[in-house]
Amino acid sequence: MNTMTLDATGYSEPANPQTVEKKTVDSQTKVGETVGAPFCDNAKLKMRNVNVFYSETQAIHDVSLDIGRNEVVAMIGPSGCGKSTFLRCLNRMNDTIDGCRVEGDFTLDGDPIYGPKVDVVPLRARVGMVFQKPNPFPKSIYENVAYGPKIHGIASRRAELDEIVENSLRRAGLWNEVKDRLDKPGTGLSGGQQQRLCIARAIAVSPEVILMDEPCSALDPIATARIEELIDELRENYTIAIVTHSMQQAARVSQRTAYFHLGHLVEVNDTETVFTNPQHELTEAYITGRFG
Ligand SMILES: Nc1ncnc2c1ncn2[C@@H]1O[C@H](COP(=O)(O)OP(=O)(O)OP(=O)(O)O)[C@@H](O)[C@H]1O
Repeated sequence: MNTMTLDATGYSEPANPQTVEKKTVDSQTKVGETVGAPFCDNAKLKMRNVNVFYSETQAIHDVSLDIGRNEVVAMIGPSGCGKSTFLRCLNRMNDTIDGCRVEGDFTLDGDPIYGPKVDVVPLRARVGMVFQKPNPFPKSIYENVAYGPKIHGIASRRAELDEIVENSLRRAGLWNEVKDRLDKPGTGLSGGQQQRLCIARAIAVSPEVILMDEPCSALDPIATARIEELIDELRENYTIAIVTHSMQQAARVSQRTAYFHLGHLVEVNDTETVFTNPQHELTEAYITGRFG
């Protein structure tokens, strides 16, 4: 691999800068220049030419990416590179941020995600989200899971709700631990249990896609392992995009990995390639711990 120059990263100059080809982020990641395989045949989500601004500051630069059906895509990169910003575009969570402007084409099974006719409430039922810090409602375990189906009109009768609550908790791997305390507060569970409760809450409205923004960063290694197993199981039924700071986690849970740098999507490839044979110098520098 060529040695590189990484301005604005703090990464050191090559030993002999005169003799090596210098590649900057901008020269490598213009439109269509993401290295690897950003598109796939069985795309569930298609994002094209995405730019995101916070007021005048551009946080995402012309990113195009597909996320396939029954696939886990991990988004990795140094702090501030835009992973969460990009993830939040996918169910319009950035709409709630003053001064945030999103440009580009986003479709979910061909349906536009942005546009005057799109109602974000059903969109967010189709594209659920699990946050970094488990955030159960201050309600019972049962109500945490039943709330979404009720407000989305998925179920109203108690028997239907009971079934959805049980199924969602089972799929989130939490049923056996909570089945005898469904009326107790969700906030009384351990951190790992709370995160599984939040996953059950997301599943309860039958989403097609689950977005996860560092879902394990507040959890201990055992709870993290349980969530990672769960992500693998959920892949059978859902499309998953996960932002993670842990390269080990990305390697364990994802089929494809997207490496972001300074708001650019530098490389997307199958996860094994990214971690064993990265095709871009910036990816290599990051995964070998030379910055990040
Ligand atoms: N609400 C906001 N208002 C203004 N700028 C923001 C806002 N949120 C993020 N940014 C900026 O956008 C850029 C991308 O931030 P983002 O949080 O998406 O990065 P990230 O890769 O997820 O970072 P981290 O790994 O630290 O969570 C950063 O420069 C950040 O400071």
